[in-house]
Amino acid sequence: MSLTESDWQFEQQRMEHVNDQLNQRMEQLAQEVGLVKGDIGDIRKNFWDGITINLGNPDDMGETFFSIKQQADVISERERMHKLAVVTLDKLNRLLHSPYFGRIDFVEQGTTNVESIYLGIASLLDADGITFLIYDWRAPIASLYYDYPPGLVKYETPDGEVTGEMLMKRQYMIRDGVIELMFDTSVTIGDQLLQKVLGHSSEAQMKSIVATIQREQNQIIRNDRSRMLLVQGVAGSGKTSAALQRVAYLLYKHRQTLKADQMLLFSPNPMFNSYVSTVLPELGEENMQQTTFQQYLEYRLNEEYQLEDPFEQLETILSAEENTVEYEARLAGIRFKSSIEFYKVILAYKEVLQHQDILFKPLVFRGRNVVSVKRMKERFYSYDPAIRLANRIELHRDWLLKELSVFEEKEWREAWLDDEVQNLDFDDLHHSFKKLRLNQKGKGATFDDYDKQYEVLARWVVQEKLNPIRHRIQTLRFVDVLGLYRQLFRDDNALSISASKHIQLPDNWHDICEQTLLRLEKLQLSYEDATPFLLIKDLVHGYQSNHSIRYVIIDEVQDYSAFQLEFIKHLFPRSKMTALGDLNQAIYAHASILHESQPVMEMYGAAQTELIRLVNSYRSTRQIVEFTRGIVQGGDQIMPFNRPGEKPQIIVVDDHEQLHKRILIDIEAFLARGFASIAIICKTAKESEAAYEAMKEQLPLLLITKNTILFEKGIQVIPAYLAKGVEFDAVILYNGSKEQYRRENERKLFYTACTRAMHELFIYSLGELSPFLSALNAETYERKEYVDQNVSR
Ligand SMILES: Nc1ncnc2c1ncn2[C@@H]1O[C@H](COP(=O)(O)OP(=O)(O)OP(=O)(O)O)[C@@H](O)[C@H]1O
Repeated sequence: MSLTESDWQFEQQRMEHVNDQLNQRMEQLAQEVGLVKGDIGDIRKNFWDGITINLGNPDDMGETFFSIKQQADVISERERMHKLAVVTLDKLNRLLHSPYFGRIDFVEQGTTNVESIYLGIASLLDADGITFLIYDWRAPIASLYYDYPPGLVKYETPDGEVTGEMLMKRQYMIRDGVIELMFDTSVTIGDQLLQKVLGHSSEAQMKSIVATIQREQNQIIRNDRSRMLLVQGVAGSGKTSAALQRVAYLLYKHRQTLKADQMLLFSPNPMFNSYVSTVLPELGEENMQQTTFQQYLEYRLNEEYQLEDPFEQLETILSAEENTVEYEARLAGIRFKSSIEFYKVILAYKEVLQHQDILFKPLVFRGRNVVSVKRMKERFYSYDPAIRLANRIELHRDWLLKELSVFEEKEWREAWLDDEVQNLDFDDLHHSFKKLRLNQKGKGATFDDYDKQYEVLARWVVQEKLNPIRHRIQTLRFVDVLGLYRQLFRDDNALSISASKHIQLPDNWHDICEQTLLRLEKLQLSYEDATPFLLIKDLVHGYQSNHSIRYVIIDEVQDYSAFQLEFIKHLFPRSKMTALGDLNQAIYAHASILHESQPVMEMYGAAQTELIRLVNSYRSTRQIVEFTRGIVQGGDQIMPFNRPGEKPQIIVVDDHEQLHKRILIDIEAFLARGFASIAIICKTAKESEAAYEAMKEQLPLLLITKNTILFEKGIQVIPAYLAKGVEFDAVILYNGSKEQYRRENERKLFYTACTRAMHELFIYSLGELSPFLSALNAETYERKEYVDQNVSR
């Protein structure tokens, strides 16, 4: 329905009223902020003026303390008010720019009153303090906007369901207080606005999608029932966007009890954090905590072991020689160690350790045992077997500390101490004396008496020398966790455990064991070994659970193993999970948890799990989606959003010289079209580096490595696996040749790379095309020949 002149007039007038209100409110608040700030300064300056210090007797002291506390409370209350006012001011400022994006006219069933609900990123009341000029998009009633076209509708509130009729739905695009675009729509969210939003050149960072959230995305955002919400969505379907909006929604819904630091996002790489960092602040919320699983592993393990990261693992597999015993063992090892079956093997192994085979590290001092490993073992298995392993280790720790004290006492009389005491320097003497005074509370002991002095110094020396061992005991490092993990791959241990649990080990288990032991010998922890190793550590030491996190969001969940997910579940026992992934982008060598058997669905059981599928792809033009969906199995299920563009181009070149020449020309053209983010996507880090080196003189390139933490606009040279989750105006696939992409396990990596393109996709091939390309429907791309052209730079 087209809008009339009077509609425009009405809306423009209302807009002006809202603007006036916003300006007034901001002026008022700005004054208040200034006043409160001044107040705080004054109170701080005159803090002591109103306080009489009187410490004469307990009553006076109490009164003094009370008046100091009162003053301090006044300051902290003012500071809280100041902070709140600054946050509100910031919100109003954002509203001033674009106060609302939608309106629905709604009549609740059983009434005749038509309410016009305007939706924006925050709510705003009129001067009367009652009438809502703008509703927050997260308010229960706002759900109608995303879920229904005009007609009969309903929405959930904390007090139950409300039904009624939506008479009208209007969308706006407002910039700096001016309505640029406005139309009524008869669908959920009109394509017109989406077209406009998606057609823009990308801003380096991700944007909020609040004005155009799609119905199925709204289901993800507002779902607060299930313990596990699993979202399976195709590339570019808005999984990450929906996840971030969901964080904002939950922070609003539970604003009395939930803080941003109680939510944790596991992201695919460190750069991703920077890519998404602007969305929540754009919505007026603080960012949740963010980490990568690798960062967590490093935090727990890096000090002692050489830890492989997932990218190294992937590069090793991608560049390994196929069909060798080593390659097959590595692949089979990765698959098995990533499975729930292996998790079960380790749990069963823990049962074994309850009765036998625990390993301790010797506690040796000057070549002598503080406690022999044999005694440690005997003692350990003398505890009540009903006590949990981790609790028994704690008992053991306490016992060892006592044994250490006995050992220490004997050590005071040892001859080696003479030399040590004679050689003490001034600092040592000073320390030991201070300690003595402290221990004896300053009474009695002096250094006047030689024997006394020797005894004190000797005790001090022994204590200092034994401190590292004491520390090892306190931190439970007397348990040989690495040995325990190694033991699992030795002497058919896993074989007997798995047989008892009816778990099938891989056929080449022997090769896997050999390979694993070899690496562990060198203190190398492969990516696939890191989490199992950590599980054993936690079973022995007790889980390092985090009880404060309430929501965990795992993006790119297809890249996690079932083992890792089970481990994460234990890490956050009080948390609800949101897992978002795309089976077609599962690039790692372990079997994907999103496969038919669906380990992720089984984690919390069917009753506590909900699955939402997203099949519409918004990122890329229709032409790019029609092309990329041919690369993967079942791609015909992927629905492009109807945003037109050029077909992807495939260009075969003879050599690197031709390749680089053409890339320079393409990039010039992209820049001329105003594209702000362009990616040259390579297969590996090595290829990225070579491409960067070859072209860096001619172009201002950014080389992205696994250590890059900042996502910036510009021309990025990036390995495909680091481009996960992010997007670019234009993508140049550096070399899509048969030489580079031919193995089946490279298909998804190739697909992931191609689906990063929003507006343009160019694929180069040095020689013969990858079979993933040659098998595609030729209608979906333009095959271009190489033509020598001059580069203008
Ligand atoms: N409802 C929407 N309104 C506007 N833009 C949207 C909407 N949904 C998704 N988009 C846009 O589509 C692009 C892809 O979204 P996003 O990165 O969240 O998808 P994804 O499913 O996580 O992708 P991938 O799995 O390929 O990394 C982004 O530019 C996002 O802003």
